[in-house]
Amino acid sequence: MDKITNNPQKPAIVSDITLANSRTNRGQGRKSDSYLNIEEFRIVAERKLPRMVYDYYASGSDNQITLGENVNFYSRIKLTPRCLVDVSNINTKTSVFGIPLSFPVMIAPTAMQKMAHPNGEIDTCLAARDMGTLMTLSSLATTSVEDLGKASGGNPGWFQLYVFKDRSISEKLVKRAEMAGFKAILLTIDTPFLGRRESDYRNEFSLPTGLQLRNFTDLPLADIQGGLNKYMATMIDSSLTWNDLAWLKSITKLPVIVKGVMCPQDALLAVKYGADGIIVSNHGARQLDTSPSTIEVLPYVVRAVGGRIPVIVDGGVRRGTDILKALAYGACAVMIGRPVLWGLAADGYDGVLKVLQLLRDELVLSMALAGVNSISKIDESLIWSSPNSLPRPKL
Ligand SMILES: Cc1cc2nc3c(=O)[nH]c(=O)nc-3n(C[C@H](O)[C@H](O)[C@H](O)COP(=O)(O)O)c2cc1C
Ligand SMILES: CCCCC(=O)C(=O)O
Repeated sequence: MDKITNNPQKPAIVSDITLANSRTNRGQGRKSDSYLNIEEFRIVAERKLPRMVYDYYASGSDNQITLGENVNFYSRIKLTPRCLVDVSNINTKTSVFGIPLSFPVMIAPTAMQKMAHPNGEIDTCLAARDMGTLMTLSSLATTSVEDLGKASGGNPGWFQLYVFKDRSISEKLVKRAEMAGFKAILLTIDTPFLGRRESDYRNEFSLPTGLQLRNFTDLPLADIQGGLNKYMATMIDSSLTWNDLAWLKSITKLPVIVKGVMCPQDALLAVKYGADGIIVSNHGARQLDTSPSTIEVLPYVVRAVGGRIPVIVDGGVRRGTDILKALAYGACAVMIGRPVLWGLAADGYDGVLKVLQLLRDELVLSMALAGVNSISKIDESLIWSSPNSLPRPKL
């Protein structure tokens, strides 16, 4: 249970302006405790990271219309404050696929985290675990499934799968992930080809010296030659169809969750072809530009799925109120991508921990102000514009 108290420790005041005025303070030495929100982490990450790395992490595809929408659409959804409910104790505990979570925020797979911090995926995984949640390791990580398995004491979280043209590579990866203790496979279905992020072309993105995609150290796949788009076009199987879900399910006992559903039609196909869960995701607005924001799509997917399998959403979650909105629309949890990279870049393990703490604390406060004291009490009536909140509600 989280008690809401006034924070007795006055946080250090470090505004964007102080940061901007300080040429020497690039975030180094700043204690994670002093960050007030995710945006402050982003600002510090932008200062600390080499341009090529920051741009790769931050970018969306093409005109980045969807990138803005993922965040902005949340701000257009209104929440209903409810009063005189006992909110002296707020319980954010929940579970997803039988896995207990201290609050409904998990970490989405993001590739190549050692570009943000030397400890990369290991710090992310340990911070997630210490906050009572979990992270998803990307197939294209700079830490191998085995190393993360060891570092986490055999409980590394979930594993994200890309299906390679050489199917045996993916098959082996799934087996290795099972052996290392991963608890679910997230099949990314929105990337037959990589979206075009112009800054990666401008910066001629390549993996910094000394880093490799550690799941493939014995294969040419370990290095990115000729840019990200060429790499993905050469390696990824763009002929994958819904029928291949049966193949994946036949080679693993782990739940298979499809990541990248963006319409009710695909949600129905996911159910039909046996997916164990759905992630409503537009890949952080890095694939089809001008596709809708994910929070816009979520209620349609939830309605189509009708409770048959869990629905998770990612993209643009930056505030506790965003989490509340996603849950009100029927998601069982949200995932975050970039906020974790900003935390990692700013302060490694401590930074990721603080990012998660900030979101948890914001969620607790917004639940209290919306008059809900447990996750199971969150429903669509919290959304101001929903048909359930008619101007003259029945009591
Ligand atoms: C730098 C970066 C790398 C990513 N790498 C992967 C990946 O390897 N596999 C994958 O399925 N999704 C990947 N994604 C998408 C994320 O899993 C997630 O859908 C997205 O980041 C959520 O949006 P947010 O960053 O606004 O929270 C990546 C996203 C970013 C920003
Ligand atoms: C070659 C890395 C691609 C990882 C990815 O999914 C992304 O950047 O969005």
